[in-house]
Amino acid sequence: MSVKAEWPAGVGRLVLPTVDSTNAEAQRLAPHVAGPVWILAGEQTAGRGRRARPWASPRGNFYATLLMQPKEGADVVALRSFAAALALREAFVAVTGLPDAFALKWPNDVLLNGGKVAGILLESGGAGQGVGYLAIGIGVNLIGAPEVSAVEAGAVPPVSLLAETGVRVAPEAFRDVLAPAFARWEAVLVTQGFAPLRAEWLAHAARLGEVIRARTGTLERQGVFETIDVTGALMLRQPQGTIAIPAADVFF
Ligand SMILES: O=C(O)CCCC[C@@H]1SC[C@@H]2NC(=O)N[C@@H]21
Repeated sequence: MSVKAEWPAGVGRLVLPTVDSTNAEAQRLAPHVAGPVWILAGEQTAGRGRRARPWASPRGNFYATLLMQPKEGADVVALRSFAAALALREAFVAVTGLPDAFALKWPNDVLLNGGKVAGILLESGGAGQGVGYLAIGIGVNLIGAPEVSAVEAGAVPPVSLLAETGVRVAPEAFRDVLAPAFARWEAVLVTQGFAPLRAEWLAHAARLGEVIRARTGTLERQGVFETIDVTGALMLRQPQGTIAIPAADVFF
């Protein structure tokens, strides 16, 4: 793997051999840093996924959080999950040279040959009005993936980059491709808004135009995945009409 890209100006780097969770570390660090910083860990002892699921974090895979201090309100801040997904896809394509192998699953997973290779967990907090800090946590199955039996029934199977493509990338090398890619999408979001990200995300969306199931709590709705709207919500066409779903787990 020899993909060179400039590290983004003004962005810090922190590497920890082991940590409970890079998102938890970002939360602890937030009051003490003024600018963005990538926190990378060799392993996590309490990695967390969306909806409070554990995220198995043995050495060799990628566990990182970008801690940042966004200026906008919560709605715009949340759109960074799309910037992160697009950056992840670009990083994967850069290290593998396989543009057609990767797809984006709403709201923020990256699929490789139809299996989940990466997940994103956004967390925010801070005192006062607005969003004090944003932690964009990213987990990538670089060399290994959990057993299918370890994930929710019906979820897409986890896969690793190594097993699917034969490409072996070290976590720091992957970070050095991902961080510049994220910085580019961050700049587009800040200067041009969500529209270019939305268009690019839709160009790589998994199961667009197909029947999917969206589960929110105990409510499961089936319909055609029409698009995402200008807020990033999933637009699901049902016999009664199209509904906007701001948050859900999607099953194929
Ligand atoms: O459920 C998901 O798909 C999101 C998984 C996010 C995992 C990453 S690993 C780095 C960061 N630290 C955590 O504890 N979680 C995120």
